[in-house]
Amino acid sequence: MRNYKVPTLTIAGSDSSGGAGIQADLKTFSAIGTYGMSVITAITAQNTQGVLDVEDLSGKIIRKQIEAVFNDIYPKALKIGMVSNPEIILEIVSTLKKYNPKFIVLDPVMISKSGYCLLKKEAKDSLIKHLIPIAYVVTPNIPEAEEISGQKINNLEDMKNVGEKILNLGPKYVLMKGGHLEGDAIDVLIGKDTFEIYKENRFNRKNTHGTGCTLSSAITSHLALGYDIFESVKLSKKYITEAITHSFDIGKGVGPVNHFYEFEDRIE
Ligand SMILES: Nc1ncnc2c1ncn2[C@@H]1O[C@H](COP(=O)(O)OP(=O)(O)O)[C@@H](O)[C@H]1O
Ligand SMILES: Cc1ncc(COP(=O)(O)OP(=O)(O)O)c(N)n1
Repeated sequence: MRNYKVPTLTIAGSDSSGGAGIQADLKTFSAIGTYGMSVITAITAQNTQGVLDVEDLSGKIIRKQIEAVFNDIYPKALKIGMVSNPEIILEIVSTLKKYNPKFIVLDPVMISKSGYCLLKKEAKDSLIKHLIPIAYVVTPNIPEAEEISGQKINNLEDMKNVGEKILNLGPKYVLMKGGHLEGDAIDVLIGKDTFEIYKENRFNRKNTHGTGCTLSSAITSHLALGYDIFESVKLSKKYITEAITHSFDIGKGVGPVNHFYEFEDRIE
C-alpha cells in the first residue's frame, strides 16, 4: 500500500555520506512510499569510514523547522534520531507538545557503529526524562538499552526484562533490536500486554551502515500508512532484512544498506 501523499517527518542529524541519519530516513520514506519531510538537528562530517566532526544546530532553528512543517503539512507519523544535547531535546519536546503528534518513533541514537559519540554524556538524562516518555515506540539497540537501563543484556530473557524497565519510563511500546547479539537477528516488541518476537536470519554482511535509522523510518512510514504497530514492525523488519541482504560496496569502509534494489534492473 504505497501512498506518496501521506506525510512523514524525520527529526535527525545529517550524514554527509548518505548512509544513515536524515538521508537514510528520506530514502526509506520514499522507497516505502510516503512523503518525507525533515528537521535537521545536527550536521555530521561522516563517511563510510567514520564520523569526522559534528556541529549541532541551535534550539531556535530546530524549533522553527518543526513549526514550519507542522503549521503547513501535519505529518501522520514522525521519527526522532540523533539529538545530541539537552537544549535540543528540551526544545523538541516543548515544540512537539504544542502539536501533540500521535505517532513518535524514537531511535535513541547514542554511538555510531564507527564508535563516535552522537549523544553527549550530559544529554542522557534529558533523553530518559523528557523524550522517551512522549514516544509511541522507542527502538534501542542492545548497547543503548543497556545505557538507558543500567543493566547488561546477554539473551532474550534480558531483552524482555530491560524492555519492561524502559516501558516503565512512559512510551507505549519498546522495540529492542537484537542486531548486536549473536545468532539469529531477533527483535522484541514489548508493550503493556505485549511481548512479540520478530526473527530473521542473520546475514554476514560488511555493509550495515544505517540499519537502525532505516528500521525506525520504515516503522514510521508504515504507521503513517495506517498499519498497526504489529504489522508496522513486521513489515519494517522485512524491509531492513532485504536492505541488509542487498547492501553494497561504496566508499572505503562500511557501506550502506540498499533501499532501491527492486529498481536495479532498470538502471542502465
Ligand atoms: N547481520 C544482520 N543480519 C540481519 N539482520 C540484522 C543484522 N544486523 C542487524 N540486523 C537487524 O537490523 C535492525 C537494526 O538493528 P541493530 O543493528 O541492532 O541497530 P543499530 O543499527 O541501531 O545498531 C534490527 O532489526 C536487527 O535485528
Ligand atoms: C547523523 C547520524 N545519525 C545516526 C547515526 C547512527 O546510525 P545507525 O542507523 O544506528 O547506524 P550506524 O551509522 O551506526 O551504522 C549516524 N551514523 N549518523
